[in-house]
Amino acid sequence: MVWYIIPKATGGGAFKFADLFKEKLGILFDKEDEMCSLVGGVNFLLKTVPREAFTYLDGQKKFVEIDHNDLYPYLLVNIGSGVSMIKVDGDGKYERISGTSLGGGTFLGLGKLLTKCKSFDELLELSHHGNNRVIDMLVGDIYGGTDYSKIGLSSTAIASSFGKAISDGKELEDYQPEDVARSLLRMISNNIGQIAYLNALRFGLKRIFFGGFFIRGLEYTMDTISVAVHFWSRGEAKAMFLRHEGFLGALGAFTSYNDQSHNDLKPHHHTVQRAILNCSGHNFRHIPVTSNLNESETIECSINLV
Ligand SMILES: Nc1ncnc2c1ncn2[C@@H]1O[C@H](COP(=O)(O)OP(=O)(O)O)[C@@H](O)[C@H]1O
Ligand SMILES: CC(C)(COP(=O)(O)O)[C@@H](O)C(=O)NCCC(=O)O
Repeated sequence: MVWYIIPKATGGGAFKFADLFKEKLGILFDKEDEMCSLVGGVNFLLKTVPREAFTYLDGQKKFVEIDHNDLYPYLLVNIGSGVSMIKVDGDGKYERISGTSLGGGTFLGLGKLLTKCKSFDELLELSHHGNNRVIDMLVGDIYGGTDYSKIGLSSTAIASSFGKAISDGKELEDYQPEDVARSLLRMISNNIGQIAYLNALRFGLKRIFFGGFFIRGLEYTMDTISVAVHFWSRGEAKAMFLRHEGFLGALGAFTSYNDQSHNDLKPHHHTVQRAILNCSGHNFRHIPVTSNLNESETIECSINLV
């Protein structure tokens, strides 16, 4: 028996590694567009998985009821290496309206250079133990310890990320890597939250969903993004996060099989004849799919969405 597996592949790696896979393994990818897959993944999750979206503020996670009849339009902010901001108007209806190159790759790249740590997890661990006020310049540092209440800035607001390094008279080695990691995480998350809200405002979008592997359900990251959205919207808008935020593209590629409507899909036991890969420009992540062969010569896949 000969088995032909055509993996669905999305992300830059689907293009970057296509020839390598063909040459070394004889495997051809079924390439799916990255933005289309991201949107497909989020729509699938929001329509199919209960308690998928939640807000996170002041250490409180609150699940959001999604009204399927009032889901669109929304803003999807996908934080991978870079950041894409996509206005979603329906199934397959979307427009990439903005983005920023200051994303997860910036956090990891700068973090590695500045702290000498080797991995994302190490950098995060460091950031948990740091204090950003050691290196960030606060409004109070500029205004002699007081708020600048006339323009709505408290003394503890960050006036300038990493600003204290200007005149501290310190070298990089004099700072604790924990504090540097913390400032970096705060700077990137805050900036993304701000740009996201400004784009939501630009298009009159009330809902903003944040996804991408950068978030990883991390409380500090989500809290910073939420505070940024809250601050800039003067409490009018709320950032929302997704429980399966790191697998949006792969899920979208999966739901695109045979142009199946998301409504026909259930999160358990899909019989498909292919496999799924989520390919970024530099790594592969397999969506948690278990598979086994059955008598009709198909691969039975069961997505474990927990
Ligand atoms: N274990 C990890 N290894 C590497 N990066 C990670 C890890 N966990 C989270 N990240 C973050 O995720 C980002 C990549 O997100 P991802 O959604 O996979 O985007 P891309 O498709 O560009 O690879 C990294 O830049 C990093 O900030
Ligand atoms: C090129 C990308 C779509 C690739 O997606 P990623 O692998 O970063 O998830 C993304 O990195 C991006 O949107 N970067 C550019 C940001 C901008 O300046 O608009």
